[in-house]
Amino acid sequence: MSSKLPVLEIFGPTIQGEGMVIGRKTMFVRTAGCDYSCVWCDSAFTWDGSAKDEIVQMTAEQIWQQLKAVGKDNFSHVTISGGNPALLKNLDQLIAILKENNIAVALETQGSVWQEWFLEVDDLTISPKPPSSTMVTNYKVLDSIVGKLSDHGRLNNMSLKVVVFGEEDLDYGKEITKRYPEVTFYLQVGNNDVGTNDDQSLIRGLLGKYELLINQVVEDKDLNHARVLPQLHTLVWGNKRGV
Ligand SMILES: C[S@@+](CC[C@H](N)C(=O)[O-])C[C@H]1O[C@@H](n2cnc3c(N)ncnc32)[C@H](O)[C@@H]1O
Ligand SMILES: Nc1nc2[nH]cc(C(=O)O)c2c(=O)[nH]1
Ligand code: SF4
Ligand SMILES: [Mg+2]
Repeated sequence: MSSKLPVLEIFGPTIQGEGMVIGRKTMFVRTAGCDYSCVWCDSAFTWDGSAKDEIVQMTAEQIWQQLKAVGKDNFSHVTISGGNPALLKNLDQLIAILKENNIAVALETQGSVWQEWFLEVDDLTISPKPPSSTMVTNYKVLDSIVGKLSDHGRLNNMSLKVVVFGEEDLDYGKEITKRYPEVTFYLQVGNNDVGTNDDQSLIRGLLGKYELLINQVVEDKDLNHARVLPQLHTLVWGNKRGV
């Protein structure tokens, strides 16, 4: 039986702009719906109702056909993001089709829900949310997700990524990396102007924040193994959707 998935965007190829596979050529599949509502979410259209008319219910096979129609032969990697794609139990069907076709699979989620198919994802980014988001981390769930991935020898296929908007978020990041020291850890510059069209001033501001975050990290012994990154796609294309 092929069940359907709520899809908002299929785009690419572009480059992965964030985290553990930054720079890799990839296609994106963006699913609709999230169990969080982060105040600074740069993809709020996936859950706030503003794009509800754009949601298309698609089978895994239809998504694969659309990926090929849009990306032609020019990709070997697909990133699934949202919204929270971990809400979708039946995503295993899409992951299976991608694997059958020798496509590497990445997935972005916040670590609030476990799915067995996490074990099939080549590049799994878990991005627990810091205080500035106004969301509260359920450590019981997060511990169990990291524990299961560890038990199955999947630590090399995962990373933790914390977005930083200020000191409190950086402290939260330290808490996260201290709790899961065996997991590769990324800090990412927060974009606090997700609505602007003024790319030049946005990019200037974000580069300034990147430098500030680097300076904070280099002076902090609790972050000696942290990797500090901007959102590369935002530096290239600003807040444009579908890139
Ligand atoms: C839109 S989310 C979708 C996946 C999942 N819901 C999550 O949050 O991990 C994709 C990535 O964008 C990050 N993100 C969202 N809004 C952001 C912002 N304003 N600045 C920087 N990163 C942001 C999230 O933390 C996450 O790592
Ligand atoms: N180029 C590019 N890289 C990304 N990395 C994570 C993204 C996301 O929205 O999940 C994203 C995105 O939307 N575009
Ligand atoms: S968890 Fe991800 S998609 Fe959901 S509101 Fe937060 S940043 Fe946005
Ligand atoms: Mg994004």
